[in-house]
Amino acid sequence: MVRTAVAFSPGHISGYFKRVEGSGPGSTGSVGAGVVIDEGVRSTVAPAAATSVRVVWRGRVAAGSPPVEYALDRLGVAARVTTECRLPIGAGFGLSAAAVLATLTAANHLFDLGLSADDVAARAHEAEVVHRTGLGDVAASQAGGVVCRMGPGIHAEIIRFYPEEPLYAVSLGPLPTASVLSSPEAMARIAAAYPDRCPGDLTDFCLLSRRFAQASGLIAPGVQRVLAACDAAGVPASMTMLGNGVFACGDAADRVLSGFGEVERLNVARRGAYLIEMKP
Ligand SMILES: Nc1ncnc2c1ncn2[C@@H]1O[C@H](COP(=O)(O)OP(=O)(O)OP(=O)(O)O)[C@@H](O)[C@H]1O
Ligand SMILES: CC(C)(CO)[C@@H](O)C(=O)[O-]
Repeated sequence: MVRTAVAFSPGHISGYFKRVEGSGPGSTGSVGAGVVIDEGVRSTVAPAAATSVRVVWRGRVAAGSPPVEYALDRLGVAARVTTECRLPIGAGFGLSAAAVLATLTAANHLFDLGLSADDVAARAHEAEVVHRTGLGDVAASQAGGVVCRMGPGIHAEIIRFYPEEPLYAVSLGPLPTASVLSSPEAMARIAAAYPDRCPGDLTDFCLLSRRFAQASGLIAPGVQRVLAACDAAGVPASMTMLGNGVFACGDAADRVLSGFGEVERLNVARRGAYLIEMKP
């Protein structure tokens, strides 16, 4: 039997953020607030002569993942990787970061690399920044909670709290993160819209995120329609950054969002990436 390691990383919904440019990938990232969610990516890793990645989403298979391949290359290992997720990719659930974190967590055990959790996160963060697939998702998903990141990168001061209430989300389709992160105009509008404080609770997170989304000019017409329905029902809601989707909190959120697609009920994650098992 081939030796394999399986690990999981939670995803992350970013509510508001501002890019911070550093001298290299380690000090480049974002400040902002988001929610680490109990759904994410499970990665199964086995040694191989050359690296290959299969991305499985609800039974559909796609090949290749540049950030995951890059992170394994930089470690000097080659592996056959299968990532599996239930949430849609590119919809603002931070799944690229979760895929890299889960894969590196598994590879660390599989190849006995002796990396600390910090080393794993630092390498995952570098892969995300280099590929423009995320700025703050790895920093968030290295542990759980509603997070407020006060600096860029994985060593920044991060405030976390752990509400019991769920968050609801609906996805209207993908929005490639790199297309927004590569636009200087979008980055300038985002910086001007940034609310310079941390959320006090989950409702406050939704309200601050909404103010940011509106002022940033990032909201697509489809997302605006869902937000208008949430407003009419008094449901605090905003856009999943960076995806074509909406998250909302409160008891009526599920009912309002169900008019627009399949509603995901997401709990706040209690922890970051972890090894599930080694076989044999
Ligand atoms: N589940 C996954 N497994 C492996 N690679 C992934 C996965 N999700 C995303 N990626 C990689 O990240 C790249 C960019 O994804 P993108 O940033 O659009 O998705 P995302 O991380 O789900 O979305 P977001 O960052 O908006 O939350 C994809 O082309 C793919 O290479
Ligand atoms: C840039 C981003 C919104 C992409 O998901 C996220 O990484 C963040 O909050 O920095």
